[in-house]
Amino acid sequence: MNSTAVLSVEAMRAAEQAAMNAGISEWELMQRAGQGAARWVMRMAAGRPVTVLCGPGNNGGDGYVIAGCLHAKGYKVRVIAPVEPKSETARKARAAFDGEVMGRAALTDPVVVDCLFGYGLSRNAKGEFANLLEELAASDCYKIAIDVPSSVESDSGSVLGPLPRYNLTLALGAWKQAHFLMPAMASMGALRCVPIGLALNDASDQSTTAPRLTAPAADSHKYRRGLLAVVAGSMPGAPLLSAEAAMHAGAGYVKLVSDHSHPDAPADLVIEQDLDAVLEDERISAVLTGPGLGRDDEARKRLSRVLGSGRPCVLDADALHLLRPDMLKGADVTKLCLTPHEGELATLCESFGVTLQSKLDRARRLHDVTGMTVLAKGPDTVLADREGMRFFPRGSSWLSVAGSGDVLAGIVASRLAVHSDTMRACEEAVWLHHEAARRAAPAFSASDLACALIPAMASFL
Ligand SMILES: NC(=O)C1=CN([C@@H]2O[C@H](COP(=O)(O)OP(=O)(O)OC[C@H]3O[C@@H](n4cnc5c(N)ncnc54)[C@H](O)[C@@H]3O)[C@@H](O)[C@H]2O)[C@@H](O)CC1
Ligand SMILES: [K+]
Repeated sequence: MNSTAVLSVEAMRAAEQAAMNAGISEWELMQRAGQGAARWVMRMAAGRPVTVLCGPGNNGGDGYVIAGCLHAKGYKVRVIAPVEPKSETARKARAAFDGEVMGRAALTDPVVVDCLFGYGLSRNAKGEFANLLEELAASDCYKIAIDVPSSVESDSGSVLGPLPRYNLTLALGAWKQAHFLMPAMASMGALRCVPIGLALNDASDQSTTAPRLTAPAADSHKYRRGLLAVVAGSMPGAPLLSAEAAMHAGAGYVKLVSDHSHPDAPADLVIEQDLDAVLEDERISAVLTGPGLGRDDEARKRLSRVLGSGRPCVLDADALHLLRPDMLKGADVTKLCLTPHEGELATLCESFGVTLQSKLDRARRLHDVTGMTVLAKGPDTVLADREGMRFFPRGSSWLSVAGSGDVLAGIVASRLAVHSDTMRACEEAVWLHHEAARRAAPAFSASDLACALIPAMASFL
């Protein structure tokens, strides 16, 4: 079975070294990778001629193994290699391939397999490598990237050269971080992982799989299912949207704490004004604040009261701009969940002294320095928590709509009200958000998205 482990380059090299220490040679690992990838290539090529682009490292070595497998099966296959292989194992793979190898040729075959660089890409692809990648980008052939697309930096997902749009990307041995990060992720097409027998059980960073939700217990009542308070502020629309989403994501009872009149609120949403009275209710199992909270003194006071309540909390939007380290004194940070988008993540990093650049590093460090669960949302949402990083498959690009984040915060809070586990709540929420988008697509509004949560919930029961 495929592992869900997601490895940095350093962790990948360590896993491969551990396999070699256990007696599996690099040559054997390359055979497993190349043969496994070749099975996918043949499935996609279905008899059509194939060109394999081979680079100087072991990714190129994989390419020679793939070409050899295709050759042995009677495929018309040729290798284009702008340089001779440099690593010993790749040289051995090159020597073992007895088909056609060219330094340069036009990309005329209907299927092209890109093995120029894997996780060893260390600088911008230039010269003949860049020319080949540009030509590949312009071609309408079926494109398969081996391990990672050759201009993609494996740890950050940043792009160091011309980036074709691939139909299929075959991760070798384990997922790399770039498989879940933008901008790289958008170019990879379908993603599959080819196992090569690495021991990955200790990996802390994982890709997530669809959650299993459960129906309320047979003897449940509304409080036992979870009572959520959504604490509004100066603007009425956003917290109402969060509350409506929360009503469809599992909590038994959602209260909106707001001074606004909310004429459009559904009849079954309870609206109260007295924040202190609501927070004193022993039955409150989670609180959400931030959407529409505002950023003035009154908003800061409301946030402090929410944090002082000691309840599991989701902080989003304005709350993330107001949050300061001193507000967390005495708080049980393991009950707190932050749901920043890129801009809010930058603000939080400033407030908490995190100076790293990439979204992944920032989210990880923000969790490490604060202890809070950090769900850094966006087209490449990542979750940082006590057990490590969690990654998600690509969601619908139609989620880029106003109010989408308010809906997500409402879902996280609803799930938190159900079971009080911040990390699990975030994982479930991202999947529910994606599934609601899939069901509401294409051009939905945020309130359509909140409604589509009802059938989305059914997908995970
Ligand atoms: N190490 C192992 O045990 C295994 C490795 N495998 C393959 O090996 C790959 C990693 O191999 P390598 O570490 O050799 O790395 P790569 O094959 O990704 O490439 C590294 C080589 O390219 C050069 N290079 C990097 N960036 C360049 C640029 N922009 N322009 C020109 N040259 C550049 C480097 O100097 C080095 O010679 C994986 O992605 C995977 O495909 C698989 O065969 C499975 C087993
Ligand atoms: K590649």
